[in-house]
Amino acid sequence: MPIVRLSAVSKTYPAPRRTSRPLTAVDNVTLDIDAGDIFGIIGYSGAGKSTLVRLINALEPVSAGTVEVAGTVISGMRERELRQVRLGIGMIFQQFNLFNSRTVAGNVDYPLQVAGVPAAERKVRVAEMLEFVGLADKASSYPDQLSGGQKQRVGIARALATSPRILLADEATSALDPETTLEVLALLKRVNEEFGITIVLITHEMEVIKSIAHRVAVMDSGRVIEQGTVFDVFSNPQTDAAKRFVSTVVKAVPEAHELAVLRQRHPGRIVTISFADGGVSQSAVFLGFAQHGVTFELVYGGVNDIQGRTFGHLTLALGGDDAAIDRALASVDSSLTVTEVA
Ligand SMILES: Nc1ncnc2c1ncn2[C@@H]1O[C@H](COP(=O)(O)OP(=O)(O)OP(=O)(O)O)[C@@H](O)[C@H]1O
Repeated sequence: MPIVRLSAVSKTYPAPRRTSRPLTAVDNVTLDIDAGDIFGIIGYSGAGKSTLVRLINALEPVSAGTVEVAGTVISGMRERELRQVRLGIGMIFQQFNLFNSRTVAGNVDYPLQVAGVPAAERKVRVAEMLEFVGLADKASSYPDQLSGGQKQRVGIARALATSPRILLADEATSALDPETTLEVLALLKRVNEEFGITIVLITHEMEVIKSIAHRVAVMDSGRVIEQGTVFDVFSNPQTDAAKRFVSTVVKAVPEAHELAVLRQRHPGRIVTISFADGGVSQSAVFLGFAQHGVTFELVYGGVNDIQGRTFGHLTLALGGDDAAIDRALASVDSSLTVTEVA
């Protein structure tokens, strides 16, 4: 059951000057986000990701289409009703957006105050949330006394204080170093698993999607050009943009310049064999090569683990006479993709 459903949603901003054209930041997007998922939205700068997020929490009205949250159509709702909807949606940001004049506890308390929660209840909830994010000892500190990772953990505690069902994370790890990024991603995973909160993860980093998302949508020029499970998109990307993103974290087929280097070292035939989870094993392929008297050396590629499922692209330099190599390649199970790369 989708907790967020976008049907043919578009957002067009008016032309900034009389001479220029209106800008369609989100273009006819149809997307279902299932309750309990970590749903990644990836795209280059300007692809429309942040605009899409602002449409999900109704910070901006859509130009066309409908947005449904938890079964209720929110596009077209009045401001008063929207305030209620927004209480069920938490948000964290790249620059954390904490109040510097408030303590850590004061920051987490803020949305509870706005929601009119009684003081005694708020105190318990703030302590609970700070405990959850591992910052109980920083309750009286101020944001500028914290590291980036700690600030984001405060952001997460604040976003979760009112027990939302959805957490929108807009480039939440983009300002953090790689190690802190992993810590914050691990915390988001706990948020999803322990509280069952649906997370919409906006990012331009495929590594972020790879580490915690279940499903992913690829955005380009305002449109969703590809979507699916993280395993499917990573192991078999369809569009050029998705292929480019995947290539940042998966070593697949060597690029032309890499191939030129390989060629110098290995003048013989070179093939890439792609393996998918649950299919034919590598050892079956290598045994077949040996039986045909073909030698092989692994020269490029690797095996990837995504959510406990593996796939890989192995590029091999083959040795032996041509006819034997032809026979060996013909013997490879037809479920595997074999590409002669040179
Ligand atoms: N309020 C606005 N008024 C006019 N144009 C806007 C507005 N907000 C966004 N845009 C334009 O819409 C397009 C999509 O922007 P958006 O911020 O959604 O992309 P993004 O994928 O989130 O990129 P980034 O990661 O750089 O924020 C851009 O061309 C941007 O200039």
